[in-house]
Amino acid sequence: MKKPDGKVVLLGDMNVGKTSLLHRYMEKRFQETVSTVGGAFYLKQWGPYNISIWDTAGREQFHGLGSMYCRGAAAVILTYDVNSLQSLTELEERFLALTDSASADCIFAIVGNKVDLTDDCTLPPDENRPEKSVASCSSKVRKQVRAEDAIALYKKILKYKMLDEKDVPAAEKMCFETSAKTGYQVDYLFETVFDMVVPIIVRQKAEGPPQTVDITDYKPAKRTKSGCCA
Ligand SMILES: Nc1nc2c(ncn2[C@@H]2O[C@H](COP(=O)(O)OP(=O)(O)OP(=O)(O)O)[C@@H](O)[C@H]2O)c(=O)[nH]1
Ligand SMILES: [Mg+2]
Repeated sequence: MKKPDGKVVLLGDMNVGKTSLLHRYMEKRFQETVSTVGGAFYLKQWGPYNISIWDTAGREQFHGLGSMYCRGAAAVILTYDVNSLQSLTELEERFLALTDSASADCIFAIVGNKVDLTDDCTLPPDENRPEKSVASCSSKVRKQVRAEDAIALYKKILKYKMLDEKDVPAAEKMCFETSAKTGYQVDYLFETVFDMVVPIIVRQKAEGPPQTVDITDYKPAKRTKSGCCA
């Protein structure tokens, strides 16, 4: 197997669509998923570099793994569901701290997925069922999370990381809205992130071997009433 040169990690609550976004980008299709157990990765060749893209589990039981997956990450894609304000709040409350182990110059993208379910009729047609996309607009719901909410979170992340807005990409550039179902903005998201991680990969390579995931540190969470580890 090729050795990855750099790492991009998807984080976010269960059910927001992390696995679906990655499938859509890598396999160009939308298919039914099962809730992720632990984590999995794809390798993407980007120019001369191999980038590993890690899909993590949003389920609480696997929370402890998150910071291991983030170790040395060149970019973290924080994903929420545009129809769930709670999923955006969780990014700040539960997932942001996991990124402490990422590279010091890690890029952050904030992604609101499932825009196809909202009443934003400017979306391109559903490629699987083009005839349905406009007709079904009226049955769609108003977005619960506004783009400004995501931008506000991006600014909080900069504060948390003690970064100056002048030294990082603008919030408007790093907040995306996507649909893994229709493919809306999915390529744009990943390709924007890949372009931005190249200089980080170059620096990491100059400084030494990339960090790897060490799952020997992982202690599974205790079983709870609401569920158990698979
Ligand atoms: N309508 C719509 N449904 C989506 C979209 N993305 C994902 N889904 C659905 O949302 C559900 C959860 O998707 P996953 O990709 O498994 O979510 P996840 O974030 O990987 O969840 P965990 O692995 O549990 O952390 C599935 O039923 C998907 O089919 C989208 O863009 N639009
Ligand atoms: Mg998943």
